[in-house]
Amino acid sequence: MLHVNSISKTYHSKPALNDISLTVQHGESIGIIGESGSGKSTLGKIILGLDKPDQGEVHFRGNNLHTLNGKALKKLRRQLQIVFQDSAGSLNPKLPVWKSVVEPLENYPDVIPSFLKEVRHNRKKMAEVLFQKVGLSPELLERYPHQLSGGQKQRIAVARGITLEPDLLVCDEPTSSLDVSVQAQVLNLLKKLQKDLNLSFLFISHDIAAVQFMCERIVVLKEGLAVDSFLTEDLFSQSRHPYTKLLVEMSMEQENKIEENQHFYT
Ligand SMILES: Nc1ncnc2c1ncn2[C@@H]1O[C@H](COP(=O)(O)OP(=O)(O)OP(=O)(O)O)[C@@H](O)[C@H]1O
Repeated sequence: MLHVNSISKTYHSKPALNDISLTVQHGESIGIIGESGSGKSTLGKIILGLDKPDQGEVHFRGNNLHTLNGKALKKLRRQLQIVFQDSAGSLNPKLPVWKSVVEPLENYPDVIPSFLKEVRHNRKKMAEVLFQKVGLSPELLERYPHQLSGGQKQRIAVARGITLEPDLLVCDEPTSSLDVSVQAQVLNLLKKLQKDLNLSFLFISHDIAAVQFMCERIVVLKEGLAVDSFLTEDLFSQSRHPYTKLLVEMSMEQENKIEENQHFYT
């Protein structure tokens, strides 16, 4: 479904991505890990069509994302959505949250997601269905962003991410700003939605435990290079790249999260 072919990107003569290739199949979750500045978000932005590679191509559902324009690009962009760390912060503070949740539909008046067909004539009912999908009580529909907790706001961001029934959700550090127990709830939610909606994920994170939980395959970026790529079950294999081993060690030392958090994940 998504083919990234040898993309490179340089900012101010400094390479951010160097010859990166990867493939995401329908319904598959790929994790991107690496330290700060390794190029993870740049890769996400290029895949979303928000930035252009200097070299290489991104093909999504058979179309070159960076040569399309106009209606064709808009149609394709609908299938690519994002949930990022500060998504919640970008909610309009002056709108009750239900309006923000259905806002993406304003740009796509012809799109009726399959799970909203029965309520297609009523925007608020659509928001209610979306709230249900992300485990939010309908009592929260009329609230404003500042009246919600961090976890609730991130659920709103996830709801906005699925409103247009995309094929691929790019999650860029979707739980980094949340408490550990709330992080686990949001990860469980994302996993459930992936199954229910047959979503693909490009899951970008510092948090190896989260990536391990969410993804079937992992790509490791280091200074813009993909130094390792493997099935998640092989994360602890001796054949891992030394840098991957270092990231795993650092992650375990810092928070000992991989073991400690297992009980949160259902
Ligand atoms: N718009 C931009 N202009 C200039 N340099 C940029 C831009 N976007 C990214 N960079 C640079 O590209 C490199 C990769 O950044 P990127 O944000 O992709 O890394 P990251 O792995 O996502 O980091 P983090 O985990 O801190 O978000 C960094 O050196 C960054 O400073």
